[in-house]
Amino acid sequence: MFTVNSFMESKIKGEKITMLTAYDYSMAKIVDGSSIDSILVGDSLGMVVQGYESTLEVTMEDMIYHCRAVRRGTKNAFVVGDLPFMSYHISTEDAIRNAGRLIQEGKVHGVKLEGGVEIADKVKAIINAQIPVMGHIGLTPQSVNMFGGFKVQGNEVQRARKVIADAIALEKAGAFAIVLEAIPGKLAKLISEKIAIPTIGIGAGKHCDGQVLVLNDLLGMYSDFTPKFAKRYGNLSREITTFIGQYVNEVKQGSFPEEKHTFDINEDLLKILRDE
Ligand SMILES: Nc1nc(=O)c2c([nH]1)NC[C@@H]1CN(c3ccc(C(=O)N[C@@H](CCC(=O)O)C(=O)O)cc3)CN21
Ligand SMILES: CC(C)C(=O)C(=O)O
Ligand SMILES: [Mg+2]
Repeated sequence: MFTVNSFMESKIKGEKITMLTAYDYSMAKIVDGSSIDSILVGDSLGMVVQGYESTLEVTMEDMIYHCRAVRRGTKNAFVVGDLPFMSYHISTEDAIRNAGRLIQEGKVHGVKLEGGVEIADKVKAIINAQIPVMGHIGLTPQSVNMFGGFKVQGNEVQRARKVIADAIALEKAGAFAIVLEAIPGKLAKLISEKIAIPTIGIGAGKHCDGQVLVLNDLLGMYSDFTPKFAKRYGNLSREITTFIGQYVNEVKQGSFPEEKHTFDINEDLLKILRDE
């Protein structure tokens, strides 16, 4: 079992932390069975599962639904659930209540919030409620309208200083790890050396203490856009299309289903039915 303590232990040992998203039971079971350290039920499900253009529409109810499904398929991985847009922005009370809902109803082991300096108080309050918090800074997708798109962060000196200040604020607040998304690799290296808690990179280079990726991107099962950092290890969309094509052909030709896919009936019973 990978626990909240394993994050820091991995950093100390110099062992890279592996994390992938999953949004449902079947995929979570495969990911969990593949010796992944941690599973993220990301609000990226708004784009990948629900088909929205951003993560902003995702609700607490959506997150709870997917977190519960993922947890049923997980035995070993540490499961983190994203707090969705507007679930922690209004007040600290809201932040604690919604983090608590993800734990209690979504059954996850920890929660992730986007932001640094400006949400450090909320992070502290959630941790005081005994809920482990993962930070997320750099390209925070819930800020897409402020950034003017999904843009790499930290290329100007003020932005880079802000990302460093955010990392330090989250470490001070007690976060157990921080996702660094879409920042220059050398900035991520600097931050990873500066703070004691592990950094989990996505589009932040190889010097982070761990890596996270959207599962559908890795599998080649999402094609609306492909961020530069999303390595495709295969093309599952193409394979699925091939399988479905075979199914369609076989049904049309009558070669599926075969005898072995069909249930038998007792011959005496059949005779009775025929004679009626
Ligand atoms: N499938 C999927 N993968 C992700 O990594 C992901 C999501 N969805 N949804 C939530 C956010 C959105 N993310 C994104 C989306 C687009 C880019 C992108 O197109 N980036 C450009 C650079 C743009 C610029 O800096 O101007 C790139 O080429 O990578 C990056 C991250 C990352 N997250
Ligand atoms: C991209 C990762 C870090 C995320 O927040 C998500 O999948 O929602
Ligand atoms: Mg997210």
